[in-house]
Amino acid sequence: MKVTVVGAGAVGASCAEYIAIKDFAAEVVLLDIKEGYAEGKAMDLMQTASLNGFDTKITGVTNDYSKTAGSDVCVITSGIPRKPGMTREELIGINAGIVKAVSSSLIEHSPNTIIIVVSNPMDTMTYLVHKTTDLPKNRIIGMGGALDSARFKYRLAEALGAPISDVDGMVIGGHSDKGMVPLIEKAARNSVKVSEFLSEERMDQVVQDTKVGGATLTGLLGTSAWYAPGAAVSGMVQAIACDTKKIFPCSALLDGEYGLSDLSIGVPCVLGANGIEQIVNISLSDAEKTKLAESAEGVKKTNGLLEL
Ligand SMILES: NC(=O)c1ccc[n+]([C@@H]2O[C@H](COP(=O)([O-])OP(=O)(O)OC[C@H]3O[C@@H](n4cnc5c(N)ncnc54)[C@H](O)[C@@H]3O)[C@@H](O)[C@H]2O)c1
Ligand SMILES: O=C(O)C[C@H](O)C(=O)O
Repeated sequence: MKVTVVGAGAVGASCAEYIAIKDFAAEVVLLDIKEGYAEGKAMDLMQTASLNGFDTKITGVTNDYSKTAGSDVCVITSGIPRKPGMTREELIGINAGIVKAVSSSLIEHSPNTIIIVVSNPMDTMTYLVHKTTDLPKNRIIGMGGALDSARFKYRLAEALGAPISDVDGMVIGGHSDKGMVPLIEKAARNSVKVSEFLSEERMDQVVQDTKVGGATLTGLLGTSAWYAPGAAVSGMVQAIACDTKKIFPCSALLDGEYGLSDLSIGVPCVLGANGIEQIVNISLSDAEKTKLAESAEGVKKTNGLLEL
């Protein structure tokens, strides 16, 4: 398994590190436009190999796509992150051009690859890759829900005073401060609905804290987060590499599923060797359906800003 990660910045390097530590890929190529940057990150990471006990070979290249040839999975993290007070949507002007050019260069050298889009605004960047390349729709996947669900579980565990391993929950919808739909009615502690333990008010707080998870970290860090995003991507790459058929909420191109079409938005997906192998149609309550429809409207509005 060969994986390329474009963008050797905070998220790209974290992603490469987690993939290497999990030791399921033969090779990770880090590519960045900044001269020597990916080479430096790759060398630093390789010097952790004997300490962390992995055999994955990480190499770094400056904008040389020939070195990415034959990649099974390509992750796009290139682009600018937001600063405190900004929304992800405000990044579209710069990131759309970067994501379009990068995806085209990747496919030129790895025509059968699976692309995971991370750059923000992620659902719209994923839609852009669908619209501007010929890759089949199961091979273009946006990462957002895996991260948002991990943040949801963190907040649920905090509210419940429970270990995170005892908690289950999923976030669907757009990867935006307003558009996320944490499925609180379905969230559970060891198969018991969390409503058995938490007041309505506390559950509302968990939902709100989850939705602004990225903004909260951006406020604290001065730029957006990288550890949990990198770990979330590495989990998705592992599911593809090892053909695990695990369910992750992913930004997938919809064609009627959930009553939605012509957009990419977060829904539960089975991930395996062929990328998105199934979009899982879970039953939603009327309130959940309304929130997902509102979220889709927001994503479509941002998609409307693309020059296609
Ligand atoms: N989807 C998510 O859940 C999620 C999570 C975290 C971050 N993000 C997004 O990921 C992106 C990267 O965030 P970051 O914190 O790693 O930023 P960063 O600034 O640390 O890294 C971005 C890297 O991209 C490189 N780059 C820019 N243009 C390039 C090009 N044309 N080709 C190759 N490399 C290029 C830059 O040189 C830089 O090293 C941002 O858009 C951020 O909003 C998304
Ligand atoms: O919050 C951001 O801008 C980055 C990312 O989408 C995140 O959720 O951490």
